[in-house]
Amino acid sequence: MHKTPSGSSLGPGGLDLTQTFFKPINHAAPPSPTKRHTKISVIGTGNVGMAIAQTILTQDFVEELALVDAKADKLRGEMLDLQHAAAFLPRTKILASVDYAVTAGSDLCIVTAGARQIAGESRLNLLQRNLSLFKAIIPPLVKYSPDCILLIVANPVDILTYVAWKLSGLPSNRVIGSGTNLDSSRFRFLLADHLDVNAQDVQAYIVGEHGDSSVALWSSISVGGVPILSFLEKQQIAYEKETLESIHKEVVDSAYEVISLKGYTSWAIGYSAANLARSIIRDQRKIHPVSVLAKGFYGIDGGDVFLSLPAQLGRGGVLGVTNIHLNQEESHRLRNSAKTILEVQSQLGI
Ligand SMILES: NC(=O)C1=CN([C@@H]2O[C@H](COP(=O)(O)OP(=O)(O)OC[C@H]3O[C@@H](n4cnc5c(N)ncnc54)[C@H](O)[C@@H]3O)[C@@H](O)[C@H]2O)C=CC1
Ligand SMILES: CC(=O)C(=O)O
Repeated sequence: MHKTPSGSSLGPGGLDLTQTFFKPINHAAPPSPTKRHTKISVIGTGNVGMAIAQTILTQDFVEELALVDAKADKLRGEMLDLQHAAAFLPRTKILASVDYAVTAGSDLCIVTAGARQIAGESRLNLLQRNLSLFKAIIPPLVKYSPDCILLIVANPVDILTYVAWKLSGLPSNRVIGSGTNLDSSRFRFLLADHLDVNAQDVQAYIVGEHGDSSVALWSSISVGGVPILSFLEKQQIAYEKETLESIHKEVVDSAYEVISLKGYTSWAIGYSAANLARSIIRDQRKIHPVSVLAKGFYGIDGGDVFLSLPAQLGRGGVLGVTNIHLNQEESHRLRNSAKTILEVQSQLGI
């Protein structure tokens, strides 16, 4: 079967099957103008981009998904493979092209294109390689979708979110890095495992750099509404600081371990970024630890730095940053994390 230029379907003998199998309602009212058509573009269809794309498709919150990559054949193969799952998924139009025109009118552009770490390599090491890619990626994205929100995933995510902000000229509330949304999920998983509870009942944040200088906010962890550390202290139950440190170290080492075992990380970041996309597109006003312009919050000064803080996300992008009480040590570590990022950032010259 092939399609006529008008889009109606033809059988092998040239019969117009549209009229046979489907009888349109005459004088049907047009769709409600209040129902918005939503579009997400994913740039980079490697391990991470495809994990994000496929998770978004299963969650039914977008009408159109556009994919862009520099490798035309791989890109078309990925598009077809996803399109072939149409019978099992909510209806979503899937497009792909090496030309950024395919992204036109996106509400959200998720940027995953870029080099990834090899075993043992730090995220910060990727900066120079991914900086030059961003110079080619961000301007056309904003040209075709001037009202979009940018969600940066490529590493080092905090500095590349700053780079994307600078290159895009967008207001800072519309440029977000996936940041420690993933680290916080790893943290919640490990705590839940330790306490034998459901990770969704654990409220716990990792903030700061998505990387080696991240900060665990122990003083504000709660499980099922119970603030854990103050509960232990009130009950005079002893806990070792080293145990806490070792759980945070396990979070920091998580990506290194997965990369050394399978070469890359993909599923968890797929769920993490799709979760952020859903909060934004559906205007959920949920709080996520994501990379935002942090200057002026929690005593962070000294320059324009993006790092993760618990931020409320909605259709307008970042709606605000919550004011969690940090103890002295947590505040100190957060400001040090900002310094680490700023030191690397200062070598960029943009
Ligand atoms: N923020 C986070 O939590 C996480 C970030 N990452 C980062 O995501 C990035 C991607 O990782 P993977 O998907 O595993 O890498 P990958 O190598 O599988 O995919 C990268 C893709 O980018 C494409 N690409 C390269 N240059 C391009 C350009 N100029 N325009 C369009 N596409 C281009 C490549 O063709 C490739 O398909 C890395 O920087 C990695 O470190 C990975 C996991 C978690
Ligand atoms: C690679 C990476 O940034 C992660 O999995 O956390």
